[in-house]
Amino acid sequence: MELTLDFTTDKVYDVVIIGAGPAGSSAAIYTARAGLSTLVLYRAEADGALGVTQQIENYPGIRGPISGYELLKLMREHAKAFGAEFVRGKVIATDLLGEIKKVYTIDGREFKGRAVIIASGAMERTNKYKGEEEFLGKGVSYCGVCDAAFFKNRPVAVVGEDDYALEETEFIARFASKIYLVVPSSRIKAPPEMIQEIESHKNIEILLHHRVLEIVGSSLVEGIKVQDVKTKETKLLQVDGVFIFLGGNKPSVDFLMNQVEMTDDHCIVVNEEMMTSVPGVFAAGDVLCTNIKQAVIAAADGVKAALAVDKYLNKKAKITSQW
Ligand SMILES: Cc1cc2nc3c(=O)[nH]c(=O)nc-3n(C[C@H](O)[C@H](O)[C@H](O)COP(=O)(O)OP(=O)(O)OC[C@H]3O[C@@H](n4cnc5c(N)ncnc54)[C@H](O)[C@@H]3O)c2cc1C
Repeated sequence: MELTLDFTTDKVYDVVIIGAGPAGSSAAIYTARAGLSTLVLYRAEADGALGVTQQIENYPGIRGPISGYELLKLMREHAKAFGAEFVRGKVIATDLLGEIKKVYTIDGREFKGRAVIIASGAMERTNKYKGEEEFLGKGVSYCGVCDAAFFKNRPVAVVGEDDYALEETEFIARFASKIYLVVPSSRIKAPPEMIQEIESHKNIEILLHHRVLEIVGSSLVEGIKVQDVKTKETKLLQVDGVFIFLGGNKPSVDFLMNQVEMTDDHCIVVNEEMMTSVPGVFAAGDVLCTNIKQAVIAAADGVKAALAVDKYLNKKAKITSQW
């Protein structure tokens, strides 16, 4: 389990796809197979709605049961076989209005594309913890790669419960003297081998089924109050930093910085060809808040967006099927 952060490039891709769930991976199969240079950016390996799904048995052609992550790996391998490149990186900002679209990741890298497909799903958090905003940048962080080094030989808490949180925890463990991994649910939603790896670290203490009550401090973070959901016992963990890696059910669109039209609920608005209000920028999957959230529907959306990108870049009169 290693963060891949060394991939930088000046290349202008035909299409940059944000998200490697069923929508983004299926789009990549079609764009790459159409001969378009394709880069897929994604936040973590077993991430997104399908990535955290334990079992799926209704994806056409895959009788299952199979874990969502295993199904995702098949889709990604399929796209890679046609030449799509997959690169880890959490997208935090974009510049979409020009002819060349720019996409920025949290670790400071810039990627360029002539078209962009937004397929980042709908798993953003809606609620914040007490103290979270007050101490943001004063001990509260959402990025291990950016901030872990500030906590060298110091105790921190990580709040999270999936693959993404574990990968970040692994990275932070290179620096922190002690990590309390606070898991709000009763289990960690990640592949067993990843959980075992985290459990093998002597300086990581896992607190399963604990909810965060408050982040406390004076000018900087000094601790985090947590409660055991079963026993109701509360305790104050004395830490200098709190890293939060949790999901919710809001579309992941902060990086769009209001450049494309959205509904009041932050759902991206697209036309019948999956194009947003910005030419060359398309969207697919749960980020559209379709009323039926299913992997096969997200995948089909991704395919429609990919074919529309082909039409847009190759200035075709109409969308053509791929045979
Ligand atoms: C618990 C659960 C069970 C489910 N069970 C089923 C089922 O049995 N059958 C079924 O068909 N569907 C099921 N679904 C629904 C299905 O998983 C979703 O509809 C589908 O995964 C949506 O696909 P997507 O590609 O739009 O988004 P997601 O699968 O959510 O993928 C989003 C992608 O975007 C990336 N991303 C997000 N933000 C960023 C960012 N800032 N920078 C870079 N990358 C980013 C993520 O890393 C991920 O790769 C289930 C969903 C859940 C939550």
